[in-house]
Amino acid sequence: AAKPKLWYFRGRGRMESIRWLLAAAGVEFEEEVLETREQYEKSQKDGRLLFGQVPLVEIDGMELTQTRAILSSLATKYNLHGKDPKETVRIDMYAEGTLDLMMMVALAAFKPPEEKEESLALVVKKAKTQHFPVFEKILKDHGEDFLVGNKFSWADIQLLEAILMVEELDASVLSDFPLLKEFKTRISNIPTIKKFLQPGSQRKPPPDSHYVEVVRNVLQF
Ligand SMILES: CCCCC[C@H]1O[C@@H](O)C[C@@H]1SC[C@H](NC(=O)CC[C@H](N)C(=O)O)C(=O)NCC(=O)O
Repeated sequence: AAKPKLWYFRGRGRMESIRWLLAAAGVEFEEEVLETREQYEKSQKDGRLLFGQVPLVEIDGMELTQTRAILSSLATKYNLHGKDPKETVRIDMYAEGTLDLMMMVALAAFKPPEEKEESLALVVKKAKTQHFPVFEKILKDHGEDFLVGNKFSWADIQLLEAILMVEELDASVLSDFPLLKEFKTRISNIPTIKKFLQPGSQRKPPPDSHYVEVVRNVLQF
């Protein structure tokens, strides 16, 4: 079968969690880089973007948009969702919690310097006081290697991505969370993730001013 094709800017944004999920599932994917207004307008004219938005993922002959719908569908397709509806809703809840944090980081890139600093400081504060204590308690109460059931799932991938993203802002953010530290090591050593964390993988760097400029230019906002 053809490899999934991802259509997005050369940056993390809303696509990075999709890259993580596919990589963790050991699924090779191609990327079409969106960098000009013309490309974007053509995709609009061609009716490829349901609501005129990216991320776009071409897979199994479908053109999928809406990040959460894509993530949920891929998690199911690659057996990274729960074994039953009760596990699946837990996985969705945990994943959504990490997306709340990561979207704050993504959008902060578009703010003026002082506001951006303030937003990123708030992300670290929320991670330390709101999100990470929850995940630490889940790991403690659950007593397994993974967040849900005793199987690796989409929720574990999202949490690792979020931990690494917040550590980029404050390297000591896990100092009060010993179980999250162990979790980070354990999940980072899963072979497919270990490979994705190596230089040269399709993982994208933190947003920089060039990336912000391209997004603003393409989307004209
Ligand atoms: C670091 C960069 C991440 C932030 C930038 C992204 O967040 C958005 O602010 C812009 C981009 S993503 C690009 C943006 N996509 C979305 O907003 C998708 C939202 C949708 N609900 C989803 O979850 O996929 C876009 O195509 N907008 C065109 C426009 O709505 O007419």
